[in-house]
Amino acid sequence: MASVFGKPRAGSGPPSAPLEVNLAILGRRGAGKSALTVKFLTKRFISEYDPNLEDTYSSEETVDHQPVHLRVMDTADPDTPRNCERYLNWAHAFLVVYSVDSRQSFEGSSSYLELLALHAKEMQRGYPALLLGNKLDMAQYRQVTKAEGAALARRFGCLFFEVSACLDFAHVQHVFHQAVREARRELERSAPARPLFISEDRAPGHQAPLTARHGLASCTFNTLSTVSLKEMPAVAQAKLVTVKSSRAQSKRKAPTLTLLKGFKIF
Ligand SMILES: Nc1nc2c(ncn2[C@@H]2O[C@H](COP(=O)(O)OP(=O)(O)OP(=O)(O)O)[C@@H](O)[C@H]2O)c(=O)[nH]1
Repeated sequence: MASVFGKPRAGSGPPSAPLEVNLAILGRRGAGKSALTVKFLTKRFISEYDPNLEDTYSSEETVDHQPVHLRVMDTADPDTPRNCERYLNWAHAFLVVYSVDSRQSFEGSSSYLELLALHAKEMQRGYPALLLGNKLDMAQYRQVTKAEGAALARRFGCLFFEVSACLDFAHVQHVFHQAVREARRELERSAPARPLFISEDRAPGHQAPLTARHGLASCTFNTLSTVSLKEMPAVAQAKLVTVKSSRAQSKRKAPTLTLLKGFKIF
């Protein structure tokens, strides 16, 4: 299903380079954003985490036989969307996550979808978004029916999946790859057409905006100027690393393999 969020900004490189896709994971605290991110990147489920850290990870993926350089921002808003520009101005697509056993997180996901729709309207373009009902393994404690999730997704014209970070990896991978496909579709759709010739009598001041000429989306300079380089998320490599100080190590003397946001893997 196509997204109503419309055109994303451009982000693809030259034809031979891998497609570059930025994906932001949004949702209320505890919905499982980090668990899904880690599951996708490592095939593992983790249960310990630092809820206050926000990181962006990169991963080389192959989607439909095409190489993709995927960056995933695992956001950590407090209770409601805050300083949203950091992901609104960065991502090509969004995964909005709620937990099927939490009505509150479902309501939170609705706020995020509204935020994306508002932003799309304001910027006169849009973004693919996928709605994810996580913790499907906890279905016996459901507070949100599948029909409610599907209805919310329909309202905003986005794809909908129920998933679990602690069950099948293939399904989680499918969802992330689907987000890449949605982003790619929008990138292809919004790719600026190359002019066949340039009219000689065009007045010098009548060039297309710089952003459009460089294949970027039609952000206003006002918006662009508010995004300083310092605010751009640093990219961490999605690989196992040993962390020198962590909650895990304070509890355990043995070296602990720690992944990403302070997650530990034994
Ligand atoms: N049973 C079950 N538990 C999950 C699942 N996904 C996450 N959890 C647990 O839910 C809790 C919250 O998961 P996180 O991934 O940290 O949630 P988050 O959305 O990143 O939360 P913040 O970091 O606070 O923003 C953790 O205890 C996870 O182990 C799932 O699919 N099934």
